[in-house]
This record gives sequence, C-alpha cells and structure tokens, in this order.
Amino acid sequence: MTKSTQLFTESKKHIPGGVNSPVRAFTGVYGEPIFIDKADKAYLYDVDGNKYIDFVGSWGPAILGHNHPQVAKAVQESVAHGLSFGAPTALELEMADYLTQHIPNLELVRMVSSGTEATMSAIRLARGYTGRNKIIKFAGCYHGHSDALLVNAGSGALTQGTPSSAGVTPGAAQDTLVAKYNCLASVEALFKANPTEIACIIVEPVAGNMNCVPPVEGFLQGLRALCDQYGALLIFDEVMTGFRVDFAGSQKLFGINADLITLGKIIGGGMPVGAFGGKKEIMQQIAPLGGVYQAGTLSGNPISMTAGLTTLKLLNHESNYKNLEQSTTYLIEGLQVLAHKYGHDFYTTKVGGMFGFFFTKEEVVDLETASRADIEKYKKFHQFMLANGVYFAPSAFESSFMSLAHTKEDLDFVLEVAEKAFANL
Ligand SMILES: Cc1ncc(COP(=O)(O)O)c(C=O)c1O
Ligand SMILES: N[C@H](C=O)CCC(=O)O
Repeated sequence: MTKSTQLFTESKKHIPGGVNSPVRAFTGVYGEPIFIDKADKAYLYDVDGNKYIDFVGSWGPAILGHNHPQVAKAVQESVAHGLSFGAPTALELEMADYLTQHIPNLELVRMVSSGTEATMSAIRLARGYTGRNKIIKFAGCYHGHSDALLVNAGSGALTQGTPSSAGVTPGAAQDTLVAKYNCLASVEALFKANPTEIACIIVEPVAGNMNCVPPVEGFLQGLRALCDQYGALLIFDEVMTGFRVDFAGSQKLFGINADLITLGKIIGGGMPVGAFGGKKEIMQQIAPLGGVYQAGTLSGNPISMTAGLTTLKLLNHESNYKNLEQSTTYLIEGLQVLAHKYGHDFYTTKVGGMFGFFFTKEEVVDLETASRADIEKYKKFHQFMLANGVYFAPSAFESSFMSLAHTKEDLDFVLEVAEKAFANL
C-alpha cells in the first residue's frame, strides 16, 4: 500500500469521500487521489516521493509556478504582523487600487474569501440594483456552489453526475434560466419570454469548467447587446480567467465591457480569496452605502492580500503572457500531432494560459459537444500520464493550466510520455 492509499483510506473515515472538494476524489478518472507533500515550480511531490509535472496549478492560482520565492518571502513577512484583524488595512486598499487600475470597468471592488462568495454576491447585487429576480447562466458553466448557481453546473457537479444539486430548493432554482454556451439564439429566446424580469447574465468568458471552451466570434458581443436591449447587467465571472487569459482579463482580450466582474484564484496567489466589482453606480448599492447586504469575517485577509499582490506584480509583464501562450501552443500542438499519429480523434483549445483537449473529431463549443467526447479515453490517458509523472485534472470536465515555471524540457517530457500513452490507448 502506498502512503497515498493509506491516507485516502483514513481520510474517508473522517471526511466525506475523503476529500474537501469532490473533483479531488478521482471519481472522474481511474485510480485514487495522490496526497501531496509539497509543490515547487511546475512540480508536485506526493507523500510517496513521486514527482509530477502539474497542469492543475491548484485549479488556476499557481500561474507563477508553485512556491515562488518572492511570494513565499512576502507571506512570511506578513505573517509576522498577524494573521487577521477584522478591521481595515492598507493592504486591502493597495489591492483594491491595483485591481481597479488594471481591470477595465472595475471602479469599486469588494474583497471576499472565495469565488463562490464573489459570484453569489454579484448576483444578489444585480438583483438588488435592477429590482428583477431572474438570472441567465449557461449549461456547463460553474460559478461556485451557491444555490442559485448550482443549476446545470460544470466542474465537479458535472463530473459527479449532479449538475443540478440535491438540496437546492425549487424556490432557489426557479429564477435561474439556463442557456446554451456559444448560442445567442438560446439567450435571446429567454429574454423574449421574460423581457422585464432578467436581472443579469453571468458567464465564464472562456468556459473552464466543462474542460476549456472558448467563446465563438460574436458570442460575448451578442450577450452585451442583449443585456443592453433588455436592461440586464452582464457579469463576467473571471474567477478563472482573470489575469490568466490576459493581465487585464477577458474584457480587454475580447473588447467587451462587463457591468460586474468577479475574480478569485490568481488574485490570492494561492491563498483563499475572491472579489467582485464594477461600475460605481452599481457597487454603491452594497452595504454600508446601499441596501444590498454582503459581509465576511476574513474578507480582505492580510495574508491573502500579500500573496495576491506579490503575485500580480510579478505577473505584470507583457512577456509573461507571450511565454504562457508559447508554452501552451507548443504543448497542445505537440499533443495534437501525436494523437493523430496514433489515429485518435483529438480536438484542442487554448486561450492565454489555459487550454483543453478532447478525444473527439468535432469542434467543441458547448456542453453537448464537450460531453460527446470520448470520456473513457480521457480516463485511460489520465491514468497513463499520472503513472508516468504528469498530473492533468482528474476529470475530463476541467481546464488545464500552464504556468510560467513550466520549461521546454518539462513540455518535451510530457510529449514523450503522451506519445507512449497515445500508442497504448
Ligand atoms: C469560473 C469560476 N467561478 C467561481 C468559482 C468558485 O470559486 P471557489 O472555488 O473559490 O469558490 C470557480 C472555481 O471553483 C470558477 O472556476
Ligand atoms: N473547476 C473548479 C474550479 O475552478 C475546481 C475546484 C474544485 O471544485 O475543487
């Protein structure tokens, strides 16, 4: 028995399914979770002493690679000042100032402790501001685990086969309307049926929770136009894409203005974090200025602010995004060539530092096309790669993440292993 197996067996006695977040349980692939001892640069090290090249990156935050020395040092220094105060700090101001300077349309921003809180609060704000109840989300998009958003959700909810969670009351779900990603007609139909009732659309500008599915040309522009036509707000959920697809996020990359933006992951540099913000007029409805209540014991936590700010400042060089793009292109083009060499249908996607691959020959544009890919092949591929030192997400419905720490040697090693995997599938 490996140490990972022992720990998993013990964990299952004390933690539901042995994990604190469902995807980690490996129910979406073969085998059992590996328990991590430490992580450094592009590598994970498990408790049995095995090393893996990591493309999960703590589900996105580790864009610099793990355990960046400057981030670690800044965190250690911050710890010496205390862990949490429940009162305002200059660090929160610095973070807010930094985010509002670099993210378009982010005039005011509120820090929270997770992406779930960020999207839940943004939805409440959109409802409070517009005085409307209904919202539109997209099948296969995941916005955290608040009740109204666990309807046709992606990520672990999809992997587990419970995209619409038990325990969500009909009352909580009835105002969530679900459209098809990349299909403006499905959105327009919802607006036509509910012309004055829809408070907002919430969208992942690049969907990363049904694997990686970029927006087709005109989709995001069309959402903006429909929101304007029907008086609804457009929320870009950039918890995953923020600082990942571009330093200024998806709004700049795709040339669209959102009304509200949610952030998380990278802005915490590996510590728990979330944020939501947008136009002043809307954000001023939040307590204590306005009637929409929102709060958090650990919101703006100094250690999270320090890790996040240090990460963002290290990231803020155009060359970093060129490097991410180059590494991503090199890897997925290499995988594509090898998959075809061994006769596999294979479709790849990428935007900045996120990428995806599907065992399918059709273009993947939404949950239906993503679900038609050969999931069984993904499981076998994952198992082979893991056994040979490469850690992809333990589910076919998750995006992969490149970091600045991945070297060409790492990527060549991955391609070498992948060739063997494709030959054996
Ligand atoms: C797009 C998106 N929104 C929201 C969330 C929720 O964030 P968290 O897990 O920090 O609650 C996630 C990830 O989990 C996400 O990928
Ligand atoms: N896809 C999720 C977040 O982006 C994965 C994180 C989790 O659910 O544990």
